[in-house]
Amino acid sequence: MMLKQIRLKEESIPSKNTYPFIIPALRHFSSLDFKKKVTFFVGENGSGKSTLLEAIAYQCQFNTAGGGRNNSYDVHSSQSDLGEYLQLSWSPTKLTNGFFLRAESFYEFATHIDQLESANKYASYGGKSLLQQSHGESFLSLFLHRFKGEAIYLLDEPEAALSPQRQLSFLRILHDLAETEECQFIIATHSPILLGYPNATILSFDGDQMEEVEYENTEHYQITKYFLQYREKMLRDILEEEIEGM
Ligand SMILES: Nc1ncnc2c1ncn2[C@@H]1O[C@H](COP(=O)(O)OP(=O)(O)OP(=O)(O)O)[C@@H](O)[C@H]1O
Repeated sequence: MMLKQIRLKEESIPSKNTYPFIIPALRHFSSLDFKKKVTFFVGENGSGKSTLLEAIAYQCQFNTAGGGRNNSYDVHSSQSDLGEYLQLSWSPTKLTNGFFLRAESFYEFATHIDQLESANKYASYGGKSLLQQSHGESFLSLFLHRFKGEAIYLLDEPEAALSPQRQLSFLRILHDLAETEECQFIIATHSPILLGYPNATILSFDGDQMEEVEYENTEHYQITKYFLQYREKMLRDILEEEIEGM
């Protein structure tokens, strides 16, 4: 089972002159086909990746503040302005299992788990409260213990808490879940390590249209490679550059 396509219900949009349709990549968006088990959203800060991911989560009936279908808790500003206008097509049937990871509100999610009455509430999180684990450990616990079976996982910057070594561990978990457990992943990321995952589609939000890019053509790859190769020159250029308006 897989999410095959998302489509914007243009006919239902009252005006394209307000958020989220003023975001360039979304203004011209009409539909998107998912061809692989792993899709990455990349693009500059503010290019609309989280907005689209959150809208997909809304249509999956996941808590848009983060969590799955059964995680009901409130966080200020967790509604989706795009969700109403998105139509999801599944093949052959809809996936109902899954999770929306939002690094920014993970603390609220962890608190929500702590407040559950169930005796085995930590079983899916490594056996102890997520708040008693480090930020990175808690992410890894989630990936290792909660993520399984046929499911769709929507992850917004999962690298936020992960060291480079743990990002490599995450790649292995991603591989096992996508290849063995038939899980689908849509991941917004700025990590050149995560983007290196083979057999993924990388979609750039940087232009007026979302478009597929090769790993080596992403800014993440190019800037990181250049920085590591020519660190001293690059630092000289950046640190000595005149800043406009100063
Ligand atoms: N509720 C909102 N109302 C108005 N504008 C918003 C709202 N939420 C986000 N925006 C704006 O929409 C744009 C896209 O935001 P979004 O969070 O989707 O970007 P992003 O690509 O995920 O960025 P980042 O890489 O920094 O996480 C930004 O300019 C942001 O300021």
